[in-house]
Amino acid sequence: MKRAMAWGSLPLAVLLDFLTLRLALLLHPQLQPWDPLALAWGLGLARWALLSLSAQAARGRGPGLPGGLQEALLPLAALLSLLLPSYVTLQALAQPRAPRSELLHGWGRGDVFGLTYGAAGLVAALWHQLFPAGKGEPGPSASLGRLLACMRPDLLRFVAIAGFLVLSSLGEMAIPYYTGRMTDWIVSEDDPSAFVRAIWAMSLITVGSAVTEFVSDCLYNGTMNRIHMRIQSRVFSSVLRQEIGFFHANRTGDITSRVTADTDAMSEALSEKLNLLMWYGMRGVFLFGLMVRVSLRLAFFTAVGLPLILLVPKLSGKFHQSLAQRVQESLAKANEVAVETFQAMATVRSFANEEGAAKHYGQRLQETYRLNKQEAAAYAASMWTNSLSGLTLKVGILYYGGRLVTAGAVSTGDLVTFVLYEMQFTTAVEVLLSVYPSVQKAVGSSEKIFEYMQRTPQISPPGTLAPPALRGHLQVQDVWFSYPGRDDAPVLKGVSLELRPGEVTALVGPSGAGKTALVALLERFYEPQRGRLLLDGRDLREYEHRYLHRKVALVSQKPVLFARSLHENIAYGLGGRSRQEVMGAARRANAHGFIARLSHGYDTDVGEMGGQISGGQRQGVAIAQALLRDPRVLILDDATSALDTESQLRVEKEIYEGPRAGRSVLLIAHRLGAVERADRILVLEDGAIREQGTHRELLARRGSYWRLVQTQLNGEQGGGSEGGLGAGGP
Ligand SMILES: Nc1ncnc2c1ncn2[C@@H]1O[C@H](COP(=O)(O)OP(=O)(O)OP(=O)(O)O)[C@@H](O)[C@H]1O
Repeated sequence: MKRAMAWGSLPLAVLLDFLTLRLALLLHPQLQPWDPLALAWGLGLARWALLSLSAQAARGRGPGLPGGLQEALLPLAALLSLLLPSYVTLQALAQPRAPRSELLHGWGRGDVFGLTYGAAGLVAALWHQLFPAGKGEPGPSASLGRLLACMRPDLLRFVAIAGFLVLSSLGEMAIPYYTGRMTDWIVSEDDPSAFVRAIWAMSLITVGSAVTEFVSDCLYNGTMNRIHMRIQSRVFSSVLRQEIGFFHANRTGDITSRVTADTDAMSEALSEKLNLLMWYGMRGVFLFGLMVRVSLRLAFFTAVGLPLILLVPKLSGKFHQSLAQRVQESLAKANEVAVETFQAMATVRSFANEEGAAKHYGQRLQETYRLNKQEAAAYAASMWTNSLSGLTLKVGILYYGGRLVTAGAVSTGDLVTFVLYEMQFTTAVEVLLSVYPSVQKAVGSSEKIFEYMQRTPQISPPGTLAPPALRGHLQVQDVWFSYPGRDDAPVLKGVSLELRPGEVTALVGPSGAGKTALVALLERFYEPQRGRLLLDGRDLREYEHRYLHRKVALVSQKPVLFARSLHENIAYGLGGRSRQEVMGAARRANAHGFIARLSHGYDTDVGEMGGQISGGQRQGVAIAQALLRDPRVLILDDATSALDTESQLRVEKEIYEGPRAGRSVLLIAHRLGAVERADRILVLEDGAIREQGTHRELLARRGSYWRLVQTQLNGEQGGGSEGGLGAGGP
């Protein structure tokens, strides 16, 4: 039904269009005072509106029309409507004295009307062949828009490039033009100095054209490099804005390749092919303009013939390509037979079927040979039609041009100039047609890049709150959380707790209880599905991003350092910090000792991911990092597990004595000895707080905490590992 409606709207549009033209023709005598040119444009624009609306209606009715044709409807509407005013304008320019109004009469006739639709039909068929509809993937127009938006800051440079391109393209036209002039001179021999003048002019213009082309190329390449850099850094920044879950859901390699390889490939394809597209596009426009100037009739003849001569080789090329593919498939099948035979050689031998196998393979080869012959013939035919169609157009132009020369409508020199222009024009159109799909592909591949660039993080945007004074009072209220994509497995089930300024709150519990998940929420890596996280009574989401992470510092289980100096690592994200400040933080984290012993001290490069220092040293550096921020809330997620006993004690001293300055501390530890002195100990089990109290209270209760302590004591006695329990034991 939809298909019928889509097809039905087209003849209706054609009929309406015809009636509009007839009406305009009828009304023409009444519209005499109007300038025929203005009338032609008025009529053209009205037709355009009418046909575009019908085209939109046909497009909107679903899969009625073949994809390529559907895409071509709007440009076709423009072509049909604006051809008449453009033609009249061009003719008015070429023959200023000719009566313009007559031109309009001709276009109202049924046969001319039929001719325009015939030509448009041909263009539609060509379009359908050259630009078949994409198979379900989104069209590149959206990406093109986004790409152009990225190019906008360089608009002025593009204007300059276009200016140089115009100059250089115009210069290129000099050779055919002066060749024509010289031909005229050779034919008439009336002005000897004209020949020399033509050579001089031609040489100077050609050199000028080469210079402008060079400048334009330099400017273009520089601009494209800037755009590449801009896109790459925007993708990188956009990736950095994403929520942590994004980095878990996507492989690091995939993310990196979008930022680097994909943008590189797109920029390369774009800068190379877009250049050709602009260059040959500009040339094509000028060449056609000059062709029109030399002879309007010959230019019209070329415009009608060109789609034909391009369509034939395209069709024959397609046939050749399909045969080439069949040859490949047939070869693959023959290979399969060979591989199968060699793999089952023992079976072939035991059945004494060597001859049968050879025959089978031979049959396959015969098939390949037959297809090969067909492919060779198709290739020759494709080459033949290629050159023949080009030749046909040239012969046609020469024949028609010859008649125009005989009739005195054009000079011999003009015909030579025209043929030279036409040859360049055909090349330009061929290059444009071959390059356009690559540009489309590059634009299409930018889709993936823009997908990252415009991805909205799945976490609420940070707020703007940044109070000058912060107490560091953190409240977790009835928080429920499950990791993205694991909705059925909540990791935190109604957790409530409070971190008070000046107090150390310890969180203990078995592996997988949800301790790190809670930390991730406090750091805003994720957001809870239910419940609230408040800092000084305000939701964490309200705080400004940098402010929050300076005030709430985390030392994670496995700190990762960057491949730079120890000084830069400790001051990471804080901008320039003096050596004294960095050293002070390192001393408090008990990391100064090992750093001072290194030959380059604080300037030592720690290697990729901090791999050139030990795990314990990394933890020391990470604690120094956090202390340098002088946070109001300090979270240590099993952050001292790899430290030696002396360092652990020093860090514990800092933790328990530091809060006197009013800091809230959340201490997560597996080594329960580290939490004995905490003001409050919370036991988290299976995503819920089971117990809370001081070390003594919890031991006296003989519940989960007591069991954890017992398990650790037994483990130590059995395994003899380090531990700090006992001092406060029952
Ligand atoms: N990125 C993730 N995606 C999905 N599930 C996760 C993810 N990280 C952890 N989990 C799961 O969430 C649960 C809680 O893990 P969490 O790391 O919070 O435990 P934990 O108490 O910190 O353990 P540990 O003491 O060993 O560090 C575990 O069952 C774990 O398998």
